[in-house]
Amino acid sequence: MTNAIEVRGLTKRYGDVQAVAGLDLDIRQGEVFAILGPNGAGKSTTVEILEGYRSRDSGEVSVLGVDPARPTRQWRSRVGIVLQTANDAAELTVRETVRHFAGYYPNPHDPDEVIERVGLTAKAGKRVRQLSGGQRRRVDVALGIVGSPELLFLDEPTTGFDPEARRQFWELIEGLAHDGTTIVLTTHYLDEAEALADRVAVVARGRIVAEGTPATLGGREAAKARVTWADGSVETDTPTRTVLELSRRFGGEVPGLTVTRPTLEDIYLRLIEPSAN
Ligand SMILES: Nc1ncnc2c1ncn2[C@@H]1O[C@H](COP(=O)(O)OP(=O)(O)OP(=O)(O)O)[C@@H](O)[C@H]1O
Repeated sequence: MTNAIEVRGLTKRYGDVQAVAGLDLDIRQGEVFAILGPNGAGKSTTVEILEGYRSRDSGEVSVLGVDPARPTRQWRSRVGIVLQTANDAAELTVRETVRHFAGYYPNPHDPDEVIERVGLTAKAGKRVRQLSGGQRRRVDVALGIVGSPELLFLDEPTTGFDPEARRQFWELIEGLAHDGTTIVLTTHYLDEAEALADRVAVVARGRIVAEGTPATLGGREAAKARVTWADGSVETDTPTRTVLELSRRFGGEVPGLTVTRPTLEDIYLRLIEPSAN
């Protein structure tokens, strides 16, 4: 399978701060890839370099076969971007804004379909200025997808969304992924990464410290299970055996029984501990 993105040995320094410190990354065509990591880890810097909006100090970068340090107009039209901060043409209506942006692209989607897809049909005639924060964010997403990009970058896309809007947004992303769009998203929501991503990478101190599917990241699938009951708790590789023993001891139902494995968040927090790598 072809890679949509290939990065080797990427570095970027701002004065004393080594924001990106030798980062390698492969993102396959058609996959949803989530980049996780604490504040200041180097995620936005990396993504902005991939988008062609920030220069790098060293390393090899290929995005849809092009070096983003030398972007062409044609390449730009294949890449959709949803930035962290909204670029508001606040006096225009939602429909005018989306139509306006559609005009920049050679093969845009129908603006009204895009507005429908982001759930703003009822607000299409409203000025962007009059929308709530979460609704404006949906306008940003609409502008990111109106050019029918092959590759879509989403930087913390659901910050400020209410739970229902997040679920709707997830469905939108699943639909785009289903249509074959490669999607790269940064997020601080581990449940979002788990719901959407085929693979995730954890960035800490400018490097990737772990990479894998949400189910297997950091050895998650092999991690011990915790069996807890009314008056006890153990960590074990063989939770079924533990439950059978408990059942025998209690003569049937085990009071207060739960069996849990580490969540993606548990694994993530372990991975970003300074002592972990
Ligand atoms: N334009 C800049 N000038 C100087 N330092 C910068 C600049 N942009 C980022 N940095 C620094 O580089 C480091 C990485 O920042 P970056 O924004 O890439 O992190 P991030 O992982 O995206 O964080 P967040 O989760 O908070 O968005 C930080 O220490 C930040 O302060």
